Amino acid sequence: MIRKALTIAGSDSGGGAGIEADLKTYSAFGVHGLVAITSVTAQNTQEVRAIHDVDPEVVAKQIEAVADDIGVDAAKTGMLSNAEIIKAVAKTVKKYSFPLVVDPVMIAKSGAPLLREDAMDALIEKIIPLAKVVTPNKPEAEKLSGIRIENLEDARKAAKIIVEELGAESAIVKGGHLGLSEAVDVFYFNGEFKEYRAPFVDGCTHGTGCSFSAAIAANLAKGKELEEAVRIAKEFITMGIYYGAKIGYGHCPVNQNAWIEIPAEKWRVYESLRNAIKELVAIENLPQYVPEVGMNFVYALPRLYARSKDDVAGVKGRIVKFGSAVKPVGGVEFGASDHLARAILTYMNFFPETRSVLNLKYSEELIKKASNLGLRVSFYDRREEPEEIKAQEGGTIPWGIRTAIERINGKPDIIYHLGNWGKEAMILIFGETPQVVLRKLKMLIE
Ligand SMILES: Nc1ncnc2c1ncn2[C@@H]1O[C@H](COP(=O)(O)OP(=O)(O)OP(=O)(O)O)[C@@H](O)[C@H]1O
Ligand SMILES: Cc1ncc(COP(=O)(O)O)c(N)n1
Repeated sequence: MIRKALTIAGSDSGGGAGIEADLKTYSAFGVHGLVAITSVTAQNTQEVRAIHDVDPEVVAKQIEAVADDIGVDAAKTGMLSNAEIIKAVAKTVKKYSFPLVVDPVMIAKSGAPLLREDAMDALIEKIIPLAKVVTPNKPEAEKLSGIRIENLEDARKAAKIIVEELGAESAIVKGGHLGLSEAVDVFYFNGEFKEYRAPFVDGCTHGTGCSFSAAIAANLAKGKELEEAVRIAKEFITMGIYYGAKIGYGHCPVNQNAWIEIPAEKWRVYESLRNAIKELVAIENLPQYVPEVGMNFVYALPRLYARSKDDVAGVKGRIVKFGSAVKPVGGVEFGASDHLARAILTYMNFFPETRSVLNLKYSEELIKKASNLGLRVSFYDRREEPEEIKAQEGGTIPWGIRTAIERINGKPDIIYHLGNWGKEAMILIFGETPQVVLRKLKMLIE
């Protein structure tokens, strides 16, 4: 069985906000998305160039068409544009009993008005009283409540007014515009206040309000209690902002896919690396190439999601010589590698598709063989490391990888360094996937 959630909102041709953001959010939560388009906007990350409102009757018909046949488990409203559309939406949703999340969209992040000035009264009178929850940002909450909001205390007052005076069942005054160090949303429900907090992140915020309210609707559609739906929506939006892709020249859009893509990619990385390690340890003459400090084999998440060592999987405790064989000390884990994680993260800044690397004990013979086989080889010399980088904790490897790539002005299959006092000489083999790294390794040592 699949749950169905409806969005009654405007279309954003840039795919960042509106209907498009809502549908992506519904998909991320495994809910079937239904739409009633209120307005078509010609929009990108910088501006709204045109707005064409849909006939209010056609808006109503869209809602009826899907509600009568498919059924609606929960719905949200976004851009409603004008008073006639607002009245048509209110009249139509009243005929059904699904919970309604109202995102009182008024102005786009780029500054364009998305609700006519003369439609404010209709929004307050007709739509707000139908809401299970209203999700205004600071300026929207100010308009609805009629009070200025400067701090959390004001946000609480506004939320209470929206519920007790305007008739919504609950309200969340969002903290995206409050200028605090945390993004704090104030929730008023059943006569009680609750706060949802997340670190303020430097990311992509076009479509945050749309995606947040859609996430609440999706979770209500799945049968979650309201407070739980809001908690999940908050986690979802924080992730979506943090992992937003920097597209366009204006406000880049939230990445709703992060919610499902990260866990899915983690599983792919984990599976692929585990299989490659099984193959690796079966290579007969491998022990002689294991460095004194041990070997590791790592695989990073796709570039958009690879931000720190915790986004790189490796072998816990490394791979070591064990009698006449080699043995992984622990299992494959994210965050298990430090050195190789830094190496691959730096390499990926140049070549995002190359996500895997393995280290071998240095031998001059292997380097010669690699060149003869047509592999591209580069190196760095720790003695050339600038003093200011030496002073920086963890700076050597990124500097070295950068230096080696710049040296050949291309994409090396292999980067080696000859070591220094207390640092063992090492060969690193890079590839798009662990399987590609294994193939290069086998060419070299078999
Ligand atoms: N930079 C940020 N870091 C973390 N959370 C944020 C950030 N900006 C907004 N949020 C959160 O995102 C959600 C949406 O809030 P926001 O106030 O941005 O909505 P909005 O202004 O209605 O969005 P939109 O402009 O897309 O309509 C809230 O939970 C808010 O706390
Ligand atoms: C169709 C439509 N609906 C809603 C928004 C608000 O989103 P944002 O404030 O992030 O621009 C928008 N820009 N366009």
